[in-house]
Amino acid sequence: MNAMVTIFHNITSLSPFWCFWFITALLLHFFLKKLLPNPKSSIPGGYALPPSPPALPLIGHLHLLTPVLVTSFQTLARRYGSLIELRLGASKCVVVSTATVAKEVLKTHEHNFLSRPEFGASEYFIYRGSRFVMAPYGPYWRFMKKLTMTRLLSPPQLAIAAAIRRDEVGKLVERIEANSREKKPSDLRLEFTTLTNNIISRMLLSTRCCDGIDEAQEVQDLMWKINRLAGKLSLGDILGPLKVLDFSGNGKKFVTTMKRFDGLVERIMKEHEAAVNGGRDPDRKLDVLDILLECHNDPNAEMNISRKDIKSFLLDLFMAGTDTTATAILWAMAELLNRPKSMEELRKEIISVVGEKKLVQESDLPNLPYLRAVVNETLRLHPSAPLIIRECLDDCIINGTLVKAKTRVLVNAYAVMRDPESWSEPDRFLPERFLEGSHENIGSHRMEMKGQNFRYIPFGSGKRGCPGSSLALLVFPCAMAAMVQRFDFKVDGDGDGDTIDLTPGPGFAAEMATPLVRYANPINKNT
Ligand code: HEM
Repeated sequence: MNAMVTIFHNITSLSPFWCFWFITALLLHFFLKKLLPNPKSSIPGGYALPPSPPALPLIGHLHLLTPVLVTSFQTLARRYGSLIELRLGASKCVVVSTATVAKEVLKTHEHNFLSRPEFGASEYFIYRGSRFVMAPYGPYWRFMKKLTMTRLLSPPQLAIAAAIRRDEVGKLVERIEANSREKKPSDLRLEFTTLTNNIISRMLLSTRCCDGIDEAQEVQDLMWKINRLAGKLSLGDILGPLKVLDFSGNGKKFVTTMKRFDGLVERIMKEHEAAVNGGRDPDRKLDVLDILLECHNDPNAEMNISRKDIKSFLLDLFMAGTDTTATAILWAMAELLNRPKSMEELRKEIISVVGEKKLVQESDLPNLPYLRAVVNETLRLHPSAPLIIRECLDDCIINGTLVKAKTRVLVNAYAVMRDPESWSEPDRFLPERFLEGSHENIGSHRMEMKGQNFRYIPFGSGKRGCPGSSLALLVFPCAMAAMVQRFDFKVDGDGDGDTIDLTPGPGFAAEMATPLVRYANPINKNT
């Protein structure tokens, strides 16, 4: 019961009035569902549904969950199986928790799981119908994915933006040095989010956004709000279709914030268009918005993308790319601070390969195996998007059981990547397991990074896999290397450090529950 109270508390802080409506609405939904006929299955009878823990009327399995969804799902999977069906209030889903079943969903039957369901904040998206991340598998999604992979986030486009990333990592170091000079602690979550926001703002919207400090700051503030509100609305998903009633008021706040984002991006789009009409500076490299506007104006383009599509897509990239990468750097620092030996090993490698003065460059990464191993191990233990959300198109047999059309599927990457059947000492941070020659390196780590070995899926897998993984795998190691090379982080100015609480926080993202605020003592001041 305690767990249930905590969940309800975390979902929204409801007044008694809204509590009454919440319960009434849930009851209504429950009875309406009972009255509606079930659609016919295309699979011959005889297959059981996935196993499910005993449920309570109305709330289903909510009472079995704690606010940290990924660990709750993991615990239930250990008891009831690698594919289980859960009902969370009005919302039903199946949860996948092992590599074998993840492979069935993400590879063997991939074509049947290429769409995502309407989920969380979808109801409130002012760009509804244009969303790429949540788009059903179809011509719009295919066109945008191809454009993303071949142009927007392609290797040449990433190479063009290398100077931006180098500059922003340098600025991160400067900000932390400034805090240190002023004897102030650094809030590492804030610093890493500023880093990723600035990088993505500049890559997507170019100097315009960063020329006007106010615009850059505004984008960052809006993204902060949008990401937090989207998280809260995702938890409100247990209300099913009734969430449109917006008990908490978060939906309204979300729409207002999105409209401010829309206004800001519209302004930046007009600046881009004016620059093109006035004759573009031939030395200026195209940013992502320039490429999208080119497509918008191209009468021969394979598909016509609207202004709304462009703004929606930019918002998707901000939402999918900023917090995820910042969170990964934060977890890595927390793990390293708890394991001074790994920190020392990494520092030694960086200094021996790039020296003490120069920061690690992207071109150095192939020569830094331990750094890459720390990155891989962090993403294994703390995937930034731990619940991969898909929808089943047609009735399908998975793990010998019937998964019905329209079922929401959550692949719990957190549980998959901590499964003792696939990993030795799965809960320990052991970067060495990713080094060549380690007993766990079965010669397939390269495949793993491409999402083709289903015990390691931090970026999902297949056609619907993360298109930003190459970008994340440049920003994450370089920023972390800069921190390790330049600073000693302490809980206070003189202390020897402390143990950091690595408990994951509530919600779908399972971010670090406790803030990571530390005093940074510069190791080498010659920048
Ligand atoms: C450490 C950082 C990141 C992690 C762990 C991560 C993880 C993921 C995961 C697990 C998915 C779902 C994949 C699936 O369904 O198979 C995803 C999708 C996506 N990610 Fe990332 N991501 C990261 C960074 C980024 C960045 C930097 C960008 C772009 C700027 C980005 C853009 C996207 C987009 C657009 C999708 C939706 C793709 C689709 O639906 O086709 N991500 N990401």
